[in-house]
Amino acid sequence: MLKVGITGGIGSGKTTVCKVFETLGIPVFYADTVAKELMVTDSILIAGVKSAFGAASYSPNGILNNKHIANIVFNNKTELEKLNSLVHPAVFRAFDTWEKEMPQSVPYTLKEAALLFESGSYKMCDKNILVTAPLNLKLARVMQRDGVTEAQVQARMDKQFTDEQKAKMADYFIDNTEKSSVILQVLDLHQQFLSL
Ligand SMILES: CC(C)(COP(=O)(O)OP(=O)(O)OC[C@H]1O[C@@H](n2cnc3c(N)ncnc32)[C@H](O)[C@@H]1O)[C@@H](O)C(=O)NCCC(=O)NCCS
Ligand SMILES: Nc1ncnc2c1ncn2[C@@H]1O[C@H](COP(=O)(O)OP(=O)(O)OP(=O)(O)O)[C@@H](O)[C@H]1O
Repeated sequence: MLKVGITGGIGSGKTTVCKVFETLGIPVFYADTVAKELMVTDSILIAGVKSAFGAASYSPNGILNNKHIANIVFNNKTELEKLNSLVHPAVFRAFDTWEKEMPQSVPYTLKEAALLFESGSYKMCDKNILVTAPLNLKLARVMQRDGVTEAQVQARMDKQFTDEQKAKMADYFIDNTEKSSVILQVLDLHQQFLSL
């Protein structure tokens, strides 16, 4: 079955775009959501995170201390690589299992991941889409959505490939400046994937 990867910088709107594909009946694997679930359910991962970032990484009842980990990893490249090397293999395994369970009637699947290119997981997809939006719009969207400062969003952007780097690895592009034009772009790609 055709596997399509979809990514975009923080605030580009990749999740929003995926919701449009879902309305067309396309199953979407949300890698970032699965990663978050695994962070609190996968015992090997939990042990690795505690050992790398300290017992303060979880509350006594097992809730992830996002702020603690974000403070460490988004301010230190080595620490971020450590986190990624713990999380990514677990997410790859979860995607494989999910994909294998898809019924034959599904025409193609989407894998949405913030770090599709950075993690190398785009190589496991047949085609890859990059969602783009102007920088100022991305900053404003995330500041509004998460109630964070511009500097905090910028710190995460700096840890991701630039759109220019990602564009070299992408097969298709969706410009998510306006919602109305996104729907038409998704319909167009959907038709193309059905005929591949
Ligand atoms: C580091 C953590 C605790 C920060 O939590 P927080 O609630 O502050 O952020 P959240 O998870 O909502 O992420 C928001 C956005 O930040 C960016 N981001 C998150 N993790 C990363 C990363 N490892 N590298 C670069 N950017 C990242 C993405 O654009 C993401 O969509 C959290 O992201 C986490 O548990 N990360 C491990 C799983 C993971 O790597 N997920 C992302 C890639 S699969
Ligand atoms: N075309 C659009 N018009 C208006 N608002 C939008 C549009 N696209 C996305 N948004 C809003 O911008 C915010 C970021 O979008 P979304 O969560 O889809 O981005 P993302 O790329 O998945 O971000 P992240 O990397 O942080 O997970 C959301 O609050 C969303 O509702």
